Amino acid sequence: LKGNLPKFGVEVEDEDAMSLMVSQINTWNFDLFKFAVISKDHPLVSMAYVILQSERNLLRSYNVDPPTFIKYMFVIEANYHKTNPYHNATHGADVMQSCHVLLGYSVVEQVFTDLEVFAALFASAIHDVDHPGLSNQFLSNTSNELAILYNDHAVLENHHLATAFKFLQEDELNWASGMDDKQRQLFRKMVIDLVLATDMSKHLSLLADIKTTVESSKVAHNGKLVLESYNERMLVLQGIVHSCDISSATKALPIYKAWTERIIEEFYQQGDRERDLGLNLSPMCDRQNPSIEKSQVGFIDFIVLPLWETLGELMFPYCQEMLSQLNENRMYYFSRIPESPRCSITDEPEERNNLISSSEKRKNLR
Ligand SMILES: COc1ccc(C2=NN(C3CCN(c4nc(N)nc5ccccc45)CC3)C(=O)[C@@H]3CC=CC[C@H]23)cc1OC
Ligand SMILES: [Mg+2]
Ligand SMILES: [Zn+2]
Repeated sequence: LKGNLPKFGVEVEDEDAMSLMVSQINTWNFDLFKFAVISKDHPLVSMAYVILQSERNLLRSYNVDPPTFIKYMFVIEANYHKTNPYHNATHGADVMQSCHVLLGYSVVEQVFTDLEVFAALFASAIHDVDHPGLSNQFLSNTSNELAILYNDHAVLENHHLATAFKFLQEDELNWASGMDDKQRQLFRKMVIDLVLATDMSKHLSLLADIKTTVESSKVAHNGKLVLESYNERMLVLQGIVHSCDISSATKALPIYKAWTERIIEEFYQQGDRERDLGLNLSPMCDRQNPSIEKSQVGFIDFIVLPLWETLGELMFPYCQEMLSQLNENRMYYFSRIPESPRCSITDEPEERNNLISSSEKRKNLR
């Protein structure tokens, strides 16, 4: 099945522009939005082929037939919802490319086996496939069939995994047939552990476990991380994939702002449905009471910064550029948090009185 594959896995208009972008594939501020355009809206297929085949030669290492792998990735990409503002194939490609950069740092290079690296990159690529643009909470609150199927536990993450592995069962898509059984079993186990760790409800326990590992982890004299058990290695890989999944705020400001606009629009679309259904609106989902700047500062302070600080300790001296960009981006949104209260007078009488009382207060202070 050795059809001559296009150089980047997909046919592109402008090979030179594509080659120039691919030469930046190991940089943290890679512009995925531009890449999506140049790859003719196949960012995930081309990203997966360039990283796994051209950059890391992992397909050959595991006897993966490239044309079969490409056909599989086209199906995965087609099962990311193009209509999702945020959880679409460009996000999948973004997490995969970010993971590729972190796994390229010498402090972790040669620490993980090829199979572990392959599992982390593949998990990144498929980790949100068939995402409906709605949260686990919403699916449970509305008794969605997925929430019934997965008993309200990691509903989306279980669905992404089942979707990706179900396609692997189809003969003409089964690129893993060249792996031996032991490798295939271990690969599957690792991908499951990695995607389940992208469930935000696991964030605090994952962060606590990584902190424990950072304290105990010895860095050998050659500056490489020393990780003893499978669990320790998986923990660090889970931390890397999860960090890449919430890495937007560590990217160059224009890229970060673009991702923020997308996630907020996706949250607002969920909020519109919650409003129509008479449900309480989830945090950050009310387009009639926007709180974009505050939400970003809160997300950075409570979630993104603690995780990236810990990763920065583990991978020191790497990840420092991410931390400084994160602080710069925090200041951008912090400095734009609007004065409260907002001009829109609320329709709640008591709140209205509060507003008036607070403005009375302000007057008395003058
Ligand atoms: C670019 O900007 C974002 C990108 C992704 C997400 C994502 N957000 N989340 C959750 C995160 C925690 N949230 C908070 N809830 C509550 N009650 N309070 C909070 C207070 C302060 C901060 C967050 C929360 C709920 C949503 C996901 O679950 C997505 C799916 C998987 C990974 C991250 C995604 C958010 C972004 O900006 C806010
Ligand atoms: Mg997800
Ligand atoms: Zn994701």
